Amino acid sequence: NKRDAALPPGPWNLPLIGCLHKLDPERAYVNLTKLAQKYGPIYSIRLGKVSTVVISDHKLLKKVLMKDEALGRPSLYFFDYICRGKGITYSHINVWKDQRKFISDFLRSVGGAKVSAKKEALENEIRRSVEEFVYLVKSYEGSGILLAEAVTSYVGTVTSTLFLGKSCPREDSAKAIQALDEVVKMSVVAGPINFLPFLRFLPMYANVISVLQNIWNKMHNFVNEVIKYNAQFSPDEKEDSLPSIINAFMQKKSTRNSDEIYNLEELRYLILDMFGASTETTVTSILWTVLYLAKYEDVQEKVRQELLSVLNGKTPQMGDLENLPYTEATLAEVARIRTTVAMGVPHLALEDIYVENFKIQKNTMIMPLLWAIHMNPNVWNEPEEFRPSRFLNDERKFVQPEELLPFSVGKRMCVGEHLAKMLIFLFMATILQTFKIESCEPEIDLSAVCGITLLPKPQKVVFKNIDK
Ligand code: HEM
Repeated sequence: NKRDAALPPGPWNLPLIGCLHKLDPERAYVNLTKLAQKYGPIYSIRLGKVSTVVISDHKLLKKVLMKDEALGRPSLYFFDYICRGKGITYSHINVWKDQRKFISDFLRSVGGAKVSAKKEALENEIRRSVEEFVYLVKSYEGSGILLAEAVTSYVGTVTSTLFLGKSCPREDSAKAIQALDEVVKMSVVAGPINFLPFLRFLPMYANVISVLQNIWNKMHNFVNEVIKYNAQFSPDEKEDSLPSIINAFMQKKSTRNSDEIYNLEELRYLILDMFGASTETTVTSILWTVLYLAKYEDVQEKVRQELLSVLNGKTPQMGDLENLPYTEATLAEVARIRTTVAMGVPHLALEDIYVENFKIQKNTMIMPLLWAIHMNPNVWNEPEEFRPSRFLNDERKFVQPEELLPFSVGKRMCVGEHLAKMLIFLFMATILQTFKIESCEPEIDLSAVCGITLLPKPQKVVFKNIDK
């Protein structure tokens, strides 16, 4: 009943800053979860000038994010500055519709979606990159390796092949990944500007913005060169080669005349977006998986035994996952206990939204607090405990509960879910059949720092060959 609907409850807001003083930037996801315990699964809070509704119940979140009125992205200074409403991740709704369709079709064509024609091409590409990782790890002969660098190189090789093209030299794509990493780090420093844009005039923030501008211009110039170079070639039709995103876009462009969506500037933003959205998130998820298995040796051993007995020396394929329930449960448990995108990606109410007895007013930012959903003690028994068996039923089969939402939910949920799962599973399944993962330090550190993703502290691990 629209007339009886009330605004969600919430804490008092101070003038100007609202409730920003209640949030520690590195632990905002925990602070917001505490507030949910006090104000309930849907509450209102003002962050600087941004009116926000925080949702921490999976059913409510589904109801809201399934609605077309919740498909917007809020205007936040930093993201507006980087994305300009173009591309896919942070684009305006009119651009988003076309780009989402284009990217979904593209991922299907390369074998990066659940239902894809050409599965082998991408699996082969990923396998080649895992083999490079194995080769690198072997060269360390059992001494400690800085995990983040090595995993970034593995994921980056695949994402740059997909989104920059096969011909992009390795050193160039490595530089691009490094630059993106800088942008992600800066986005954390620049965080408060999102809510109090006038801060950009303070020297500390002005400096961040100018460094950012410099890096971002270089990234755009680089992608421009990549597009020019790739556009010379016609689509490669060989069975085992990956279709190129640039060719696919050009083809689409040629079917439409004078288009504000299929132009080269849009393509540039789209490529940077895909490259950015896919690399950091997947790397972070793999880092957590490796660290949790290094810490919980018994779980690691159980996963290894399952892999060895089911695969029997065969190279893992995505289709094997359904016969590996304990492995799948372990990957799901890591995705729950260390929610990579802890505060989700914010949505915007494009119209008034009515859900249960609440009204979310037009132009309110909607924050999907995925961390709180994954840590809800009413849903998960002892949520702080790392326990893969919670995803197994009485027949020891994997069950995917509806409360597990690491990729969010609704029409704007992660478009790369399947690709991410491929990158994580094919990597872990190969590594665990060859190596035992051990900590270099006396104790693995599982504490998290929150930026755009929930990051582990940098640390070294050892990969010991199990045959020796
Ligand atoms: C484990 C790794 C990943 C995690 C945890 C993750 C998580 C997420 C989440 C939570 C969102 C926000 C959805 C929303 O707005 O409600 C998102 C959006 C997105 N992700 Fe991922 N993601 C991952 C990997 C990837 C990969 C590999 C790709 C590339 C193929 C990708 C591409 C995107 C894009 C383009 C969006 C924006 C979708 C849109 O606005 O329509 N992600 N992701």
